[in-house]
Amino acid sequence: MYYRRNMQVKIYGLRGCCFGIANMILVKRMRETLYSALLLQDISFFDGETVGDLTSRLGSDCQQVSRVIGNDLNLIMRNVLQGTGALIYLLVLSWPLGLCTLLICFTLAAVMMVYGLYQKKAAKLVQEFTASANEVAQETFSLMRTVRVYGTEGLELKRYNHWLDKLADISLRQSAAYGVWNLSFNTLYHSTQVIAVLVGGMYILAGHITAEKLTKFILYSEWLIYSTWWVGDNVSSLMQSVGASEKVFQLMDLLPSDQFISKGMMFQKLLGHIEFVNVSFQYPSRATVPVLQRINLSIRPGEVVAIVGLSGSGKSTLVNLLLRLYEPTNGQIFIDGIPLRELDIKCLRGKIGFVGQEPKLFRMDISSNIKYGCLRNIKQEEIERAAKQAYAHDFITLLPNGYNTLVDDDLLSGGQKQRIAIARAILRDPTILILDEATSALDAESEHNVKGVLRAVRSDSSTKRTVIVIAHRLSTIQAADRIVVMDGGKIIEMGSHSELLHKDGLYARLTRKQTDALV
Ligand SMILES: Nc1ncnc2c1ncn2[C@@H]1O[C@H](COP(=O)(O)OP(=O)(O)OP(=O)(O)O)[C@@H](O)[C@H]1O
Repeated sequence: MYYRRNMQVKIYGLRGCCFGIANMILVKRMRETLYSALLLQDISFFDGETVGDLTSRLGSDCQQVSRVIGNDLNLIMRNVLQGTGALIYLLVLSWPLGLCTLLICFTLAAVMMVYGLYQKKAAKLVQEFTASANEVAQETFSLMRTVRVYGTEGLELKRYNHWLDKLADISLRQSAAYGVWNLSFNTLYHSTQVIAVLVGGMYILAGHITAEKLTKFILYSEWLIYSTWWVGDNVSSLMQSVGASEKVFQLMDLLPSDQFISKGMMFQKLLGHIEFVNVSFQYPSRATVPVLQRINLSIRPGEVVAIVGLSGSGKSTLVNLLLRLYEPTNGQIFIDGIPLRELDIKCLRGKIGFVGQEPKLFRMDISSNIKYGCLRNIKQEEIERAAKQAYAHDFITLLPNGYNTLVDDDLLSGGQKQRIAIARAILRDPTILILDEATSALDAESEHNVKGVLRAVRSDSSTKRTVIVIAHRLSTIQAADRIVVMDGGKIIEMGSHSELLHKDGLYARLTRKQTDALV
């Protein structure tokens, strides 16, 4: 007896261990698959999703799904087997009594199905509300400085509480449903016993079964009902996992962006000839608002082109299309005469250096931040040379650990981050360099940084680069060969600084405004 129980404990332990391992492998695989599916989505996908929501899917949702095999599935299997065994024995003992018990079990199963479906729906809501609460928390923490300065801690707490209240409400409903489910079980369980005693008693009096058989019957019917209850309980938590997993599986099933599927044309060398032919565009999230309209622009290899215009005129969008972050709605972009869509995107991006308006840094040391995304082997001297060209070397050497200083987005000033981003772009030795000058308060420093890079490009005749600079300070672009003026998604003027001043259009007006502001 002792030996059997000991064996049983060991087998339970082994089963628990195996399911634990399977569980761990499942969660790991799910997270890997989901993360890689998300990484390969179009940029427009991220316009419609929030960071908090996606991290919630990767975190708690994947964990929830793993309960399917770690807990529920093995218990369901065990209880189904136990219940089937008990049912066969009951039918053998007395088939009319067995059928009565089976009928009660079916009723229990029906209630269980309704309860399971409710749990599935509730679980989906719980996931959504949890994701929304996460989103609020993540937004608040990342904008903590703004929250502090504007004293909106109470407001943020209210926003967070709104989702917590919704979560509490749904949990309350789940508890009530659990109560109803338990009540149904108890009623049906006791009905079985009453039926067994009443009908069984009559059968004994009629001499169809013995008292011993009836006792066995009551014990086994209890076993069957309890197995049904356990199956029901586990199915309902399985349904919760299924509810939670729906969005996870939907995201996992997303096909990667076309850019990663189609094999584009590889090339060794790029001249840097860029051509926009009749390009129109609207963002998928605002499909009715045209952002670019019939853009025609040809940029020669080695030319420095500045794009200017009022805020919202579509300058950054033009660059987004060139970087193939979005596809034009109409028209085509050609690089060296080849349609952008036909070029291998990785190969192309390897030849483009891009510095955004407000560059973000990764939580790694400065050297790693500068060589980020560079596929070739980079020597420390190359990193330092790029940093010198970007006017970043001096402030980096003043940091506690120089190039090995661990930085993140908060440690450096906006201008310093921009200089590191410029060094990162220069290190790639790009054929096409795109600089989006900052619009914010770091204008003066940003202007100085961008001007420095333009000067370097001009003086370095060995490396021919096509440069596109989006400039807000018009003094930045005096080094440009050509100035393109945009307004309302269209190119309205084009020419050199003096030609445009002579034309007395938008450019001349903007220049006058900026000069007046300086006086
Ligand atoms: N991801 C996006 N989804 C939807 N609309 C967008 C998106 N990005 C920009 N827009 C809209 O497209 C228009 C052009 O924006 P864009 O950023 O290209 O202007 P810009 O000229 O670069 O402005 P700024 O000088 O302020 O940087 C704006 O009306 C903007 O609201």
